[in-house]
Amino acid sequence: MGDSYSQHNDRHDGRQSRELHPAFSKFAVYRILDANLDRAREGLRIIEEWCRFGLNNAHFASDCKQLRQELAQWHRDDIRATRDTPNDSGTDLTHPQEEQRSSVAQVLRVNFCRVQEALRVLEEYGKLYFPEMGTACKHMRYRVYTLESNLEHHKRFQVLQQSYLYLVTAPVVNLIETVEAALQGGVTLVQYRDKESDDLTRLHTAQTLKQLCHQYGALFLVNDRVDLALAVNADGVHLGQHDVPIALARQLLGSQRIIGRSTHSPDDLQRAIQEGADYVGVGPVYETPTKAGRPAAGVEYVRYAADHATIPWFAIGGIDSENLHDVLSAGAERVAIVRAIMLAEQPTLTTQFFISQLDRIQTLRRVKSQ
Ligand SMILES: Cc1ncc(COP(=O)(O)OP(=O)(O)O)c(N)n1
Ligand SMILES: Cc1nc(C(=O)O)sc1CCOP(=O)(O)O
Ligand SMILES: [Mg+2]
Repeated sequence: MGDSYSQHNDRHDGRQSRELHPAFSKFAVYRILDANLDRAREGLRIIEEWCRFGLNNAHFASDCKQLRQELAQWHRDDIRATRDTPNDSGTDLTHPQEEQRSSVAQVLRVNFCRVQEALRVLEEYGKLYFPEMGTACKHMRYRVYTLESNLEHHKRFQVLQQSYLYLVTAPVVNLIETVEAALQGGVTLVQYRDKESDDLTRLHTAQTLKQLCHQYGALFLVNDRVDLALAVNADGVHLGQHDVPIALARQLLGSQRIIGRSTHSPDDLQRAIQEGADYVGVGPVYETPTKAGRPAAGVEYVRYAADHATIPWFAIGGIDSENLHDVLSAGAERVAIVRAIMLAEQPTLTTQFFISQLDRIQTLRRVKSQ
C-alpha cells in the first residue's frame, strides 16, 4: 500500500513535515492563524480600551498595546491572503450568551478568555509552519494570564481604597435580603461573619453572598476562614489576633486577595502592618454585645490609628448613627458596622446615612488640607 502522507519542505526552519494533502492543510492552517490573530488582537483591544478610558491606567493599556503589536508582526501577508469570509462556515455561528453582557467585569472576563483561547490555537497551529510563532504565542498567553490577575488585583484594591463603610454581617433571619438592601444603599465592602452555622450552610451562604456582592460591584470577604474564602473565590479574608497568621493566609490566598486583621492596641497595629495586612480593624471603639466580653479600646486608640496607620483602617465596635460623629472627630475616616445596619429597620436608608456622613467628613478634610 502506498503512503497517503507526503513529505514536504514547507517549514521555515527547513525541517520536513508529514501532512495529509499538504496544500490543502497549509491553506486551512493559515486560515486558522489568520482568524485567531484577528481574534486575539480584537480581544486585546477591548481590554486595552477599558484600561485606558475606564481605569486610566497607562501601564496596563501599554501592556495590551505591546501584545497587539507583537501579534501584528506575525500577521504576514500570506496568512492574511487566505481570508475568505463569505465562505467561512463559522461566521453565522453565535451563542445566545455572546449577545448579552451584564457588566464591564463580564466583558473583560469574556475577552480575556477569548484572547487566551486564540493564543492557544495560534501556539498549536503556528508550530506547524512557524515554530517561533508557537513559542511566542505561548509566552504571550502567560503574559495575558499575568495581566488578567494584575487587573483583578488592581480592581480589588481600588474598591478597598474607595470603601469608607464596611458591613460585617450578623446571622439574622433575613440575611441575604438585608445585605442586598445595604448594597442598594451603596456599601461596597461586605464581610460574611457567622459563628453559628454548620460548614455546609456557611458554604452555601458565602456562595450566595459573593454572587450578590459582585452583582453590585462590591467586595466580598469571609471572616476567619481562609478555606471558605478560597472555596467561594472570595475577594479576601478577615483574620483576628487568634486566627491563622497573615503569612500563612498570604501563602494560601496569594497577593491578589485582600487580607484584613483585627487590632486592639498600638502594638497589634504595628505588627499587622509589618506582617503585610491590607487593612486593619481598629477597636472595639465601644463595648458591644456583638463581641461580648471584649473591653473597649476606646476613642484613644482611634486617635492613635489616625496618626500612625499607613494602610486603610476601619474603626469598629459599637458604632451607630448616634456616636458616629465622635468616632469621626477622633480621626476615623472609615467604619465597620454590624448591628446598626444588620438590625436596622431600613438597612438601605441607614447605609445611605452612614455613607453620606463619611463622604461629608472626607470632603471637609480635603478642603481643610488644601
Ligand atoms: C473589620 C473587622 N474588624 C475586626 C473584626 C473582628 O475579628 P476577630 O477579632 O477575629 O473577631 P471575630 O469577628 O472573628 O469574632 C472583624 N470581624 N472585622
Ligand atoms: C466583630 C467585631 N470586632 C471588633 C473588634 O474590635 O475587633 S468589634 C466587633 C463587633 C462590632 O459589632 P457592632 O457594630 O454590632 O458593635
Ligand atoms: Mg476572627
